[in-house]
Amino acid sequence: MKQLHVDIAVIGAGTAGLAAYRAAKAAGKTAVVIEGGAYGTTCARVGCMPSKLLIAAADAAHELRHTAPFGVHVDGEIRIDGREVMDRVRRERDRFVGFVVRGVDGIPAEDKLEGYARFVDNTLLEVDDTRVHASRVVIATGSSPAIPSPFKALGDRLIVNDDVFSWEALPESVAVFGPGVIGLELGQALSRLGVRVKVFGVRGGVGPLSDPAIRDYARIAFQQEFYLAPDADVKEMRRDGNKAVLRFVDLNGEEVTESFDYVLAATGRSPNVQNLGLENTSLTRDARGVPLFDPDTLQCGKSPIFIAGDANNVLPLLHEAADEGKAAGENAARYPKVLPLNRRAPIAVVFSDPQIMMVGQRFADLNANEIAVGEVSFEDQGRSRVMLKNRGLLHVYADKATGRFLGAEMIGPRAEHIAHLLAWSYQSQLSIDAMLAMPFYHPVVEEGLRTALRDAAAKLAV
Ligand SMILES: Cc1cc2nc3c(=O)[nH]c(=O)nc-3n(C[C@H](O)[C@H](O)[C@H](O)COP(=O)(O)OP(=O)(O)OC[C@H]3O[C@@H](n4cnc5c(N)ncnc54)[C@H](O)[C@@H]3O)c2cc1C
Ligand SMILES: NC(=O)c1ccc[n+]([C@@H]2O[C@H](COP(=O)([O-])OP(=O)(O)OC[C@H]3O[C@@H](n4cnc5c(N)ncnc54)[C@H](O)[C@@H]3O)[C@@H](O)[C@H]2O)c1
Repeated sequence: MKQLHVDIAVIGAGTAGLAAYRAAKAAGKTAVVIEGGAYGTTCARVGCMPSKLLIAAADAAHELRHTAPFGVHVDGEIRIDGREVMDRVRRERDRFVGFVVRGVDGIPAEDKLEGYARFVDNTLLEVDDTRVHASRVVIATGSSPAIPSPFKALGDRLIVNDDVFSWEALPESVAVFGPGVIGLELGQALSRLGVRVKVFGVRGGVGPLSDPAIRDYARIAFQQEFYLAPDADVKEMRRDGNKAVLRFVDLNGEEVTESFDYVLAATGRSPNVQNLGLENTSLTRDARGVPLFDPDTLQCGKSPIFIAGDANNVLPLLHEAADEGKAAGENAARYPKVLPLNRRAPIAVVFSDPQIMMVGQRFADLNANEIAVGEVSFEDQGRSRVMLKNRGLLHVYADKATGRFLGAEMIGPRAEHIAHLLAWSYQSQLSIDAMLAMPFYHPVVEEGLRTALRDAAAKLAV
């Protein structure tokens, strides 16, 4: 066996792993980054970027179909060429992947190892015929779709997000399981591109929303556009020839049988920790097999092992993976002394239409007796109405004791931008009054945010 000796071994060359490797090198340590799959990161290859490309095509089609209320008519057929749609998605996706791969090409060959790593003990890894002796290790192995076992009977009719982005053309029909972030984004996009889509969930969830009023609004808004059963009763799922056949109770309470080209499992993701040989380490693991770790330092117990990005299953988002990877690399470099990372304000955006956003503390995690909830409906909001984007509801949560802004949940227009204003306010620990002292131009969607803040201020005053 070949033997390799380094200060720091990073497992996974995704967003978190590459950030960890770079931080380790910047701290003057020797390091190797080990990658078992394709270079290019989940975000660029099968995540953030191709999903937004598909959504952009879908939104273009949707806008074209909805010009008539402005007196602008598209006469004649609106034609969606599935091959061209998927060609652009894959071409642009490959461009983004190319940037990442070029970055990896710039890493010296002796710092890269291809193959799947397994722990032999805390500081010894095996990668095919190489033994890596590292005094510290960063686990940055990402996550994979979690597929409920009954789905597996569908064989190649069962797909996950990765498969969608390798399509050369659009299918006729897809049943999406899981109205979470991925299911809503991809389900709505496919529906807008003319694919027959039905979305099935469990326990009533819609996206990541925890505020019942916002969630109900979202459910109704999406149901006006495509079939969405957040608490579906699916009796049977089987494969018949080249179709997936579902027997389910529909939204009218009738049992129906319907065939689809594919079933897309968007039922959540699991951290990639199963085949890492973690049983050979001293680490204690939770029920999902994730090592217990300190979310501030990313250190697993007192060991020289750190865990960052989707692999630790805390905040599976791109910017968090980048931040955590850097912090894990820095802490691995300075081990045994470790420092807490500066976490940014929590922010999440779903690129559905209307968009969904959540900032700060979730409604479900707040004590209803201790908060004032400011509300605005976007139905009569000036700019939103001008643009015919006037669907949406925003709740802002304020601390009754201090007047501080604590969090927000929203479905509505320009939510990705309002999310940033609110996340920056949260991180700056602003009060509702301080936020109201900021400028608001006219006429803009942000005036809707001001209405919600004023509502919160009035409720704080009583
Ligand atoms: C469809 C979809 C859309 C998304 N959209 C967004 C979005 O809009 N905004 C957002 O913020 N986030 C989004 N995300 C989430 C975001 O993509 C992830 O949070 C982020 O990519 C995680 O980065 P990571 O470095 O932890 O994992 P990854 O980039 O997955 O890297 C992990 C790497 O480890 C490798 N690996 C695994 N096991 C081993 C092993 N044993 N040995 C060696 N290598 C190994 C893998 O091959 C992989 O390359 C989306 C995700 C999906 C699936
Ligand atoms: N815009 C973004 O930032 C973005 C986009 C996509 C993904 N992501 C990240 O990826 C993560 C994973 O996304 P996801 O959508 O896979 O997970 P998720 O946890 O958001 O949603 C999973 C959904 O599947 C449902 N579900 C579970 N089992 C089911 C079953 N048997 N039948 C039907 N429904 C079932 C759950 O109730 C939930 O609604 C997200 O949490 C997010 O962090 C982010």
